[in-house]
Amino acid sequence: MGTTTTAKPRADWSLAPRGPVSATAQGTLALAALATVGDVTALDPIWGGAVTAAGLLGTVVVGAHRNTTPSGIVYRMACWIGGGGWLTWTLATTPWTLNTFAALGIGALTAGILAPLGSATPRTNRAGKALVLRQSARIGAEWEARLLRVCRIRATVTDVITWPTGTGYDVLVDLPGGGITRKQLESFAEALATDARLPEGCGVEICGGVHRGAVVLRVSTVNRLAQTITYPADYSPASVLEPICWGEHTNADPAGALVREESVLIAGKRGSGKTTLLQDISVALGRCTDNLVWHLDLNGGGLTQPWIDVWLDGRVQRCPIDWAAPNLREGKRMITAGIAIAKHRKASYRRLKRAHNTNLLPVSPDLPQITIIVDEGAQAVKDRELEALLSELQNIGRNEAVNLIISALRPTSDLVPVNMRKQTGVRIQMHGPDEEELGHMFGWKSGVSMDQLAGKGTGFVSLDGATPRPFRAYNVLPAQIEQAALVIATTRPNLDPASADAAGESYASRYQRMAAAFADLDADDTTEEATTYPYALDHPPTSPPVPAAPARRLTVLNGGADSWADPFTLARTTTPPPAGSAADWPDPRTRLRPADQLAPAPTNAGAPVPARPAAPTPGWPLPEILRRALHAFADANDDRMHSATLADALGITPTELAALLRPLGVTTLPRAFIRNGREARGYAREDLTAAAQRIHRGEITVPGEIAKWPAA
Ligand SMILES: Nc1ncnc2c1ncn2[C@@H]1O[C@H](COP(=O)(O)OP(=O)(O)OP(=O)(O)O)[C@@H](O)[C@H]1O
Repeated sequence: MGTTTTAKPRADWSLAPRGPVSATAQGTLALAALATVGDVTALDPIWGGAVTAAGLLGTVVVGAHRNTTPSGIVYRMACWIGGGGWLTWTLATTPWTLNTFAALGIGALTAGILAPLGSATPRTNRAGKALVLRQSARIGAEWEARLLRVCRIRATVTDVITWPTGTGYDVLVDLPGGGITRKQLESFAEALATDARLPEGCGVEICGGVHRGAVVLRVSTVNRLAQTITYPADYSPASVLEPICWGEHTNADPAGALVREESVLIAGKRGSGKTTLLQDISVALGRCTDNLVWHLDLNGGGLTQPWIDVWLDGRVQRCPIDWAAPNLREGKRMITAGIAIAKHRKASYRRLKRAHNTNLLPVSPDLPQITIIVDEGAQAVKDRELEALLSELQNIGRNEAVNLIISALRPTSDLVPVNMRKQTGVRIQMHGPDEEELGHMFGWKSGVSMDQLAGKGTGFVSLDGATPRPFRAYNVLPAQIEQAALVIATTRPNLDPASADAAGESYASRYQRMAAAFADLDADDTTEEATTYPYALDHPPTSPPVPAAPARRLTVLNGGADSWADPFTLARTTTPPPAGSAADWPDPRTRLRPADQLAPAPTNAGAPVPARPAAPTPGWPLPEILRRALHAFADANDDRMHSATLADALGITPTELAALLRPLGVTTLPRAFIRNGREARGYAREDLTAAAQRIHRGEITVPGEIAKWPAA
């Protein structure tokens, strides 16, 4: 049987006063005892004066140290003067008269009644809830007055917290009762910032507090948004089940959102930083080992190019971006596949959801989320069919983890369908000159203003209808994307086989089309067409496993135009260059003598070229495509040629030309140039010459398909 012990309340014998009554009684008794002892020992009255003076001095010093209120200090000084005066009087005369003790009693009674004035604690706010330090109290009082002046709201500031960055502070406010809501305060944010004379670019954010009646005013005093922040070079694995981060808020909080279920809409005028933000998001999502990034960029694939180059150049085995669509036809394929996957997952993973006791598809590296990032969504929704597909995907893809992130020039219904905006939980408006864009995006009483932002790369983000918060997106440059791409190519997951099956042939053959399309985006925008690349699927074109019998065939895929000619057939019809021309490089089937291999190669195809060797020698033959291309340069008597012009000269398309030259390390120049009044991208003769030299030196192994081109 157990015993229970009950703790008895212990008597408190200490002499510490427990309240104003006991403190007054104790003080009065002590004074009477002192007067009695002084009278018996005939103490000099001067000691009474000395004790009074010491008490007064101590009151002032300790009061200042403890931040005692002025009324507290005056009360204590009055007690010392009254008590000390009485003691001095009794020492000079005698305490043993009725009047003397009556005076002591009246003094004690007065002191007891006025005791609350003597509180040693600093002044509390009106609600008496929070302790505010002197500096904070001043700021708090200012904001209480400001809220009354600007918003006609008699609110109580309960605390002021300075940000660790020193760039602002939070004002914690309790709203008064009587129907005042946080929303009402939001519309005054701009007016409050103006009244507070905040520096340019700084503002007041109205955020929720610990309960519905509590509000946090985030006041920035330094324009941190004006400082460029580069993407932190951290590409370590992450999860889509946690918020992704794309920048910083004014108080240096990470700016980001959870995108497992919510789709994202980003609007901003040209050059406001949308693509940079999408790149931030691509890095952040690419790092997630339970997420696959797909790009849909109808603006020429600029979003994807810095990611895909490392794969096209053969520096990684897997493409960091699982699927990229640079044209309408491919975009439709992609979104159709996304819908098929979402529908399939809905039906097929019921048991998995039951096993995890969740309604939401449990994503993992084996069953990754697919996030489709759409740059220039307005272009996508211009096409009715693609618009319908995107809307359907947005409607059905949430649970099944096929999500959309869309950018557009404006958040208006002409560019983003109303339903699409309404279904979007994470809304971002980038900086721009037009205040009304904020109204279109966040509603007309959001209380935010473009003045709070600091130009390109800054914007407002609203999560699930919350008050928009300003942020600065990380700046990410191509070199850093390349670094990220190299890592992400190795860490990103593969699509689960069931989803890949559901997506069908479009998904299976995407790499072929991507390689062809991105190898030369300047190709005569055959955006509606699709060709298969003559290499194995999962390998970049520069490091293909060379098949024994290369597939020299361009397959017309479903829906593609059937007018695509086989480049090899086309090439056969090309007239060979006239013998002895300036560009008459060694025939690929002839062999060089060792001495010839060491001979300096021509630096310019227009310059005299080495004589054709007299006899076949072991060495590295120059591929026909390179030989003919150099010949075309010589014919044109130019150092640079547009892709289309060069391809025309060779009787093939620019895409085919790019596919043939890229494995030899020859790509188009990064910048467009003007020829015959037209600006386009193209090739430099010196790049072809350098490739020829590298082949001669044995530094490049010419893939079988390229070496045999254009043979049947
Ligand atoms: N976060 C940022 N930090 C610093 N500079 C930025 C940032 N974002 C964008 N910029 C600057 O703004 C320029 C335009 O950015 P970006 O191409 O991302 O804009 P955009 O809205 O996509 O433009 P467009 O619609 O014309 O493609 C960039 O070249 C860069 O100089």
